[in-house]
Amino acid sequence: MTTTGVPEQRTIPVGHGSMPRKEDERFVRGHGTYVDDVVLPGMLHGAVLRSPHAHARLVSIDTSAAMAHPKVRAVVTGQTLEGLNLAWMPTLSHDVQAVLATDKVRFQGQEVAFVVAEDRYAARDALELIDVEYEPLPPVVDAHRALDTDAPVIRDDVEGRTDNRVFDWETGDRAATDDVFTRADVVVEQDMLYPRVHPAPLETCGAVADMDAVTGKLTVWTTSQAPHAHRTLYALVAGLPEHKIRVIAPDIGGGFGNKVGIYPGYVCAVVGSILTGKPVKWVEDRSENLMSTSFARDYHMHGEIAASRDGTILGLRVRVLADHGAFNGTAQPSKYPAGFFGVFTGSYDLQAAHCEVTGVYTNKAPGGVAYACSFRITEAVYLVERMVDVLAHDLGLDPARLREHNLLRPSQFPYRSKTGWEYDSGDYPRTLRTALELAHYDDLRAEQHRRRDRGELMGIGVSFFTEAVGAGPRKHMDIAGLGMADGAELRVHPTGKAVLRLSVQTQGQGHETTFAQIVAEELGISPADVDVVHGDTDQTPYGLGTYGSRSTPVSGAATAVVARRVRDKARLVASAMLEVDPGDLEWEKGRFAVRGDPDSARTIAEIALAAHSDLDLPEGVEGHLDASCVYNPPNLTYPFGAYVCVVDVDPDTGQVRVRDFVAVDDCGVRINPMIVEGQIHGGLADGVGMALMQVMAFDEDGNHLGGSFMDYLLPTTMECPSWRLGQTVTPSPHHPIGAKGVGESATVGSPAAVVNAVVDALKPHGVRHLDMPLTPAVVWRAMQGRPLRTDLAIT
Ligand code: PCD
Ligand SMILES: [Cu+]
Repeated sequence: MTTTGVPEQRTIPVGHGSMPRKEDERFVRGHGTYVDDVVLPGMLHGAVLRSPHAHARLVSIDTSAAMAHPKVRAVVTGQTLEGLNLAWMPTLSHDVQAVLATDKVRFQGQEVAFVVAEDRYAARDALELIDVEYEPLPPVVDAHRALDTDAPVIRDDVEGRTDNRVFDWETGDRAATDDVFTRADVVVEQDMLYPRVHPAPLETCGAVADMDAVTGKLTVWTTSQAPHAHRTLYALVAGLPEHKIRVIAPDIGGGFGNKVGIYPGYVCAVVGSILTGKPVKWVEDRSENLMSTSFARDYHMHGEIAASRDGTILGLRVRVLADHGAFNGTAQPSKYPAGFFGVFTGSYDLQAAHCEVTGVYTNKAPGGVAYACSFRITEAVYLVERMVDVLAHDLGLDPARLREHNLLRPSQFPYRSKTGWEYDSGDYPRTLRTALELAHYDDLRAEQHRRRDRGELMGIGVSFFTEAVGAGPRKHMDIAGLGMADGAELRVHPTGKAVLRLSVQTQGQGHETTFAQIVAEELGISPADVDVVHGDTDQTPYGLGTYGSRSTPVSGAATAVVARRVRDKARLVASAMLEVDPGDLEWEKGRFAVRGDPDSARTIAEIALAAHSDLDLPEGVEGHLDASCVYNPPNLTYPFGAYVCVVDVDPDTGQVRVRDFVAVDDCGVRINPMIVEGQIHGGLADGVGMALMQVMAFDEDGNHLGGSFMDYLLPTTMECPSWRLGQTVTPSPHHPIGAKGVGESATVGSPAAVVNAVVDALKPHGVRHLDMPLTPAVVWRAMQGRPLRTDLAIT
């Protein structure tokens, strides 16, 4: 294990390391409580009427027949909302989004009306009784078309707007990069698309809103990855005081970025409850989730690499057209309209880099959420890892050796990238070596050689990634104006049992276990004795929630800090108990003892009881054993990893089979290695899904072609090999326990490995690049020399 010499850092003891998840006792017995399990007395049910058109003017809406339905209690339209000043809501990216359409509909599936009825079926039936007259307008489906001067203007709600441009953003040094490119022996370029994909969590989005007319308090049970941020936004939108709003995120059936934003349906449920005086439940179905809640990616990229003839990478130049859909609803720190795409220089030591990103509106659902990507790092990693393979292809070099040659060296850390990011720690060559050894890379190349002679298509793909997770230093990072720091509160009860209150929100990652483990490690008590409370704004300290793999880097650090504060306080109490100077006490294995007298040891439980007793407490200790903290991370953490993917392609059908996949991740100190491995397994499956099966495609009219799991495919064990994992451990030097985030790593790193493997397999057919997803049709057409565009049903 590498240690970067931070004295406070220790690893979590193995005994607690891979402990089974505490929350699983409830999940495997079917005792989880999800939003749809919430049932309140007198509760009504809401349903959303959605636009069949991608782009149309709203001429009229007649709700009278729906209102006449015997079970209908209310029908809400954009007009109703205009009266309440709620027709538009702010997005997380300083844009506005229609809650219910008033002037136009701008994507297929957009929310047009909301029915509240006595049961879910009646609400859905009544949707069909609403009569909407639309005047269809030409839709903009292709991101490139959006910039044409004669393209229809989608956002004519914004005064003075005459085009579909959302933003222009650049990073890096243009002049220095151009200079490197003019001097380079070799320049290779490639267009590539990271298609629009969907987080597709098992549980769809929903809310139960309960406005108590007597107390004026609004309670919202909701699928939220960020309960506190949601509450602040509700307060701002509805003009309600924050303490009169309680957001509860109960068990969440997967988030993957899909539950970061606030959707119109949530706001409609709140309005429904205000209008009817009853609790209102709204839960979307699968098609609604796939069509209208946040998509991810949709980056049209052009990459160029400048290199010397021996394969030394000198510079990287990138242009991106980012399709943001009809409203700019991406979730990422305000300063970064293209998320952390600026990390596109990846894991390599180069001289200069520059990138330009232009965001455009199209007639598609809004989103651009960080679906397991820490704000567009997935796109950045995919780009650079494909480009390195294209370079290897053109120079006739081995892609693994080319990476080895260009990787950052351990002595370069902390490393300041050419676009201004400070990578905290890393030993990249060792991680790549470990992966290549595990995969038996040289043997694989020999096997590939033999198979190629027999006409078989076997491919080996390598990828190396660096992620930047744990947003963020609040000075540089905020979402919707809220600084990205998170609170933690820890209280040890008189009997030595503890309760930890967190602002982050687990969606299946196992926080109830891992955060208890951090406290256990710091205080020497059992994780079973630490209860983790989260997901309820009335019960937890403020913070920005869980996404961008920030819980461990930010709240994990907050937890260690708060536990150390409790320990410091315990030292003072113990000094009073033992009548010695605090400096004469030693902390070992969860106890304080007088130096040289182990028999005098007092455990945290004994100290906690004393802190609540009639003991004379020393100066500065008011009694009780608790502490709180707000953690503002000094930097992001930079996990990294090396992946090797082996595929076989059926030459007759184009079907790709992933035969083997080796993943060596370095996320610093692992709190619970078993959970970390589970996170990696999930992310690798995500990567295989995106690389081989998934795209949210549209036809020329803007019809969404992936509205069910029959069309939008999820990977199962059938498509996945038995993952083979390895690890290296390079602690983060600034994190109190040396941990880095890991939740998104495998989703970030794996698509490039799979695509690189398939393109490698198709080398005998002269294929140099192919856009995801590499479905049998795409692969087969490529073998015929007729590439197929995957994001539009236009060939
Ligand atoms: N070093 C280390 C790290 C980590 N860990 C662990 O692992 C986990 C994770 O973590 P992180 O990395 O910190 O992360 P978080 O924050 O917690 O989470 C988040 C993530 O997570 C992941 N994973 C998962 N899983 C599950 N089951 N589910 C879900 O939903 C999910 N999602 C996904 C996503 S997408 Mo975004 O939202 O898109 O941005 S972001 C994300 C947790 O439990 C922890 O504690 C450990 O142990 N160690
Ligand atoms: Cu992400």
